[in-house]
Amino acid sequence: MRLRLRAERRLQRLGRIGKAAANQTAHDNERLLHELQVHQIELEMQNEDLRSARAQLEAALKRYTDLYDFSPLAYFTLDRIGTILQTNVAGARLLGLERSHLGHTRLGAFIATHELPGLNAFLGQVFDAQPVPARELHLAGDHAPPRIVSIEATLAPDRLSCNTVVTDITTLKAQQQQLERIAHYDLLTNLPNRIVLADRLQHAMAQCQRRGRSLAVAYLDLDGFKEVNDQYGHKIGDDLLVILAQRMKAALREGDTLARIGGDEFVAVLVDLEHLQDSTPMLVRLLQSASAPVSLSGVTLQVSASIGVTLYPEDPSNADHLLRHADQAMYQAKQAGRNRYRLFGMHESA
Ligand SMILES: Nc1nc2c(ncn2[C@@H]2O[C@H](COP(=O)(O)OP(=O)(O)OP(=O)(O)O)[C@@H](O)[C@H]2O)c(=O)[nH]1
Repeated sequence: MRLRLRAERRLQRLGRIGKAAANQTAHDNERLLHELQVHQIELEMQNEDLRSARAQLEAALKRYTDLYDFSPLAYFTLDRIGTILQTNVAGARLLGLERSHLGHTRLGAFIATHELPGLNAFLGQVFDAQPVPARELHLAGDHAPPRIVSIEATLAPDRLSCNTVVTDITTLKAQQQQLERIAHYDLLTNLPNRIVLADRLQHAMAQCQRRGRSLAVAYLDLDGFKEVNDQYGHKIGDDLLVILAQRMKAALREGDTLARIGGDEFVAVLVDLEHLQDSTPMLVRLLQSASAPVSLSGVTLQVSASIGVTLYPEDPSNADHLLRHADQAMYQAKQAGRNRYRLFGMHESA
């Protein structure tokens, strides 16, 4: 009805209605003509409205298409078996191909082989309309460098395809690993830090109980290290720490742990010992590797180490107390003249 009123108004404006309205007694044909004119204008206006609605729709579609292609996230429309029905620019770029070359390729062709069952299971859940958490996948196509991605998907209303967002998390993963490393490893020597030591020690103690074996906690502090810093500078001191750390680690067996817990302080956990004497070769090798001369920047440096040792479960303490007892024994080794080891609660030394 509103359209009719608008059409009549427009006809009035065109001046055609004036004549029809003025002649109240005009012939039916004239009224019919008038009706026809109004209908024609109605139609024209409907067409205009349609054209305008269509233009708005096209503009909206263009906006969404632009956003779709502008997005840094990769979008894929997939069918149940992972065929790529549609993707945006970022999606094609992620796979290292032009969009026109992707026609009906399967996403699985770009996934590490061992993860294909995982991708299929993921799609199965999506198409069964089950809630599916984001899944991590490794991209390993021939056309792009390997990436780690996170994939999320929702089933399209027609249930024949799913809309998938694939986020490249390679950099994030590398940063996480780096943070993980910083949190658990000493940056200078690459040895485990105090946190990892505590974890490994707990684990090793539990294993001792299960296997009826012993372990040794060896607390090691370098002798005369400050003098190296004072005489040759901090950088040379750093280099010496790195070399000694490598040597001392090499003096242990696989399965033993060497951690750096402070400036020139280290702790070794020697596992799977049947007798106290089983730890002797490793302790002697630790002393030897700490005291062997090191050539650095044209100078020969030599320090040594004092080690305090306690044995678990012979020393039936918790992890903290084992470390404290080994530290006390190390202090006794220093007092006794350095470059030696001392057992906690005993007077044996090498
Ligand atoms: N180059 C370097 N030096 C460090 C680092 N961390 C701590 N230090 C230094 O290491 C030294 C450790 O002190 P001490 O253990 O008392 O030195 P020391 O000469 O070995 O003394 P004793 O143990 O009594 O023989 C200090 O001079 C610290 O400044 C590091 O990361 N790099």
